[in-house]
Amino acid sequence: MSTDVEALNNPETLWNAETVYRPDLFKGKVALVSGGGSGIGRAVALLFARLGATLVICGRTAEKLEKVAAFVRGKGGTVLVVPTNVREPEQVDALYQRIHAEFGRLDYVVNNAGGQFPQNAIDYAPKGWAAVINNNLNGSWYMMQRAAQYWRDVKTPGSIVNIVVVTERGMPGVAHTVAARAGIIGASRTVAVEWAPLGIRVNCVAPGLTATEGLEVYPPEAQKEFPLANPLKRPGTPMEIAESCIYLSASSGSFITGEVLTVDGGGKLWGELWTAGRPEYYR
Ligand SMILES: CCCCC/C=C/C(=O)SCCNC(=O)CCNC(=O)[C@H](O)C(C)(C)COP(=O)(O)OP(=O)(O)OC[C@H]1O[C@@H](n2cnc3c(N)ncnc32)[C@H](O)[C@@H]1OP(=O)(O)O
Ligand SMILES: NC(=O)C1=CN([C@@H]2O[C@H](COP(=O)(O)OP(=O)(O)OC[C@H]3O[C@@H](n4cnc5c(N)ncnc54)[C@H](OP(=O)(O)O)[C@@H]3O)[C@@H](O)[C@H]2O)C=CC1
Repeated sequence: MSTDVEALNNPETLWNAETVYRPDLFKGKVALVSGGGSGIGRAVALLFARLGATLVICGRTAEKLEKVAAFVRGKGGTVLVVPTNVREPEQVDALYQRIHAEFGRLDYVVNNAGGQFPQNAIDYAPKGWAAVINNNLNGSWYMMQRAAQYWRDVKTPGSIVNIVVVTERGMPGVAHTVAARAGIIGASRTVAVEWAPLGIRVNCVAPGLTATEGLEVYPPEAQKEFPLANPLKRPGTPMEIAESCIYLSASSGSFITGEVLTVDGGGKLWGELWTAGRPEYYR
């Protein structure tokens, strides 16, 4: 792929990138972004901070989070780093308690932490299937359920955006993650109704192929064909995904709940994504 992944993920570039949103959009608000230390999560976190939000970022690796936090603090922003494994409900609970202790409020959650490995489904080991389900279905669920409990208890409204994948046509090589994310989409549609009386909106963003360092886990033969993923013949940028998360979180999304916003350059309509390489049969 000829796309300059490093440049598109550079914090300074992201901070200065053009945005349609006004600088003080989130003044006085608190936003939590999981997986905020890299890729899409970092782009979302930086955009929230740029637009005036107090930022909370979590993920498993403290160093990555601290780097993002140092950058935002250097720009005058306020950031809380809480290293958290979203697969561990006790850690998720501690995260929300910490946010309440520090700021006494929370307004937005972007539930972005996740990942998988490419392999033909027929070869998945039970441990591999379980790891991906645990990360992307259970972990995402713990994060969204705990957010809802928080807002119910403090009696304030809130918005959740779950980052998923495009599930409509499946995705060869990552059946485990498609299964997990379809579960989150189904749960989101369901709780969008259950939690509406609490003033909680729940939506999903489904990015298509997006230029982040996370793509390095895909084999070179798969990467070579990435431009065939959609009619625009390019990967999306982390900034494009970040702006869609802001759209759903801010008042622009106030009448939207239970929805999946697909941001994939039309990949749902045309394109192929063989994440573990194209099998001979389909050549
Ligand atoms: C191409 C476009 C696709 C569009 C859709 C999505 C794109 C993206 O999401 S981009 C990138 C996002 N980031 C990542 O995916 C991060 C990288 N992935 C991971 O960190 C892992 O996949 C993880 C989620 C499985 C990590 O969980 P963890 O519990 O740490 O897993 P372990 O490394 O301990 O492995 C557990 C178990 O899983 C099996 N396994 C892991 N890696 C592979 C592999 N490369 N191939 C086959 N099987 C794998 C294996 O069974 C492991 O057990 P052991 O063999 O005992 O280690
Ligand atoms: N890039 C793409 O083409 C697409 C990406 N996505 C999804 O978007 C999200 C972000 O991916 P992307 O930015 O590309 O890749 P990254 O690998 O850069 O981002 C994944 C982030 O999630 C964090 N994370 C993973 N597992 C856990 C966990 N158990 N607990 C807490 N944090 C965790 C990682 O941090 P750490 O390892 O330190 O915990 C990392 O910061 C993922 O859910 C991904 O599957 C969806 C469609 C397409």
